[in-house]
Amino acid sequence: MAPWGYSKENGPATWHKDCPIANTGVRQSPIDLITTGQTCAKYDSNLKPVIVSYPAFSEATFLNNGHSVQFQPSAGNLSELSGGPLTKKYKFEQFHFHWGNNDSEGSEHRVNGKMYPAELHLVHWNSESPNFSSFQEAVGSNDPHALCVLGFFLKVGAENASLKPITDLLSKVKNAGSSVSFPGKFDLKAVLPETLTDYYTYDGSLTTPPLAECVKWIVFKEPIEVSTAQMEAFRAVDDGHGKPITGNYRPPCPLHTRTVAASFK
Ligand SMILES: NS(=O)(=O)c1ccc(S(=O)(=O)c2ccccc2)s1
Ligand SMILES: [Zn+2]
Repeated sequence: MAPWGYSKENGPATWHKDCPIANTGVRQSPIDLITTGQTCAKYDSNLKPVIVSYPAFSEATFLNNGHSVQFQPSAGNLSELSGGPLTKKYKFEQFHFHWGNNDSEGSEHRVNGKMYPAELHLVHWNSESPNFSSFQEAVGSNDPHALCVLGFFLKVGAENASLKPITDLLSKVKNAGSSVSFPGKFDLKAVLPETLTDYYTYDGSLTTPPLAECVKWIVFKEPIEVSTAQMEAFRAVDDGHGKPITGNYRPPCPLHTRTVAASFK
């Protein structure tokens, strides 16, 4: 079976062949975040602001893995996540993006059916579990909250100076499988909105194979602005078959018996 991707031949509708959980799972991601009506997100006044401690990264690899671009700090990064719906402290592992080939599609999560042009995922693993002590072990652990992924929508507007070091690097990893060591320091905190108070949260999965159902999802209401030029830079990244990655987003999955909590009214 050709490795998975987002084309007709190897895209989300085919993933069940290697990952049956794609069709049998009851907590798959992404989902459509509905804000009104029956199955809508329910306000939970107990949900606290999310707390991130992201000292600027000094050493990292920026990689085009053929289905996304990923920023991964070298070992020893001290970035941590806590608060929000979490009861434990999580360690930062990597961030990556999902995008479309026009501004009306690209995000994985949707809000009342609306897609944003892109979505940023900050991947973390539970560093206080007695069952595992590394990211790789966390992923293989079957723990329902082994990972926590923070999702931020991207929308087109002003240029995002904090993300410019990343979007300027995209042309350097145009070819799938290519990677560069990130030059200098990168301040991820500066990319995020100041206040991390308004978000949706629910139990879900990885949105790419192996689609493991081990993720506490936290998707923020407030989008991050990037310029058209910055969006275009993502659309020039190749998928390994000489074509640009034309939409590396999985369609929304059934909610089943899950509920989505909102930290805001
Ligand atoms: N889009 S997403 O945030 O849900 C996501 C998909 C894959 C990852 S992973 O690279 O952490 C990973 C985790 C386990 C196995 C392989 C990769 S994170
Ligand atoms: Zn992702």
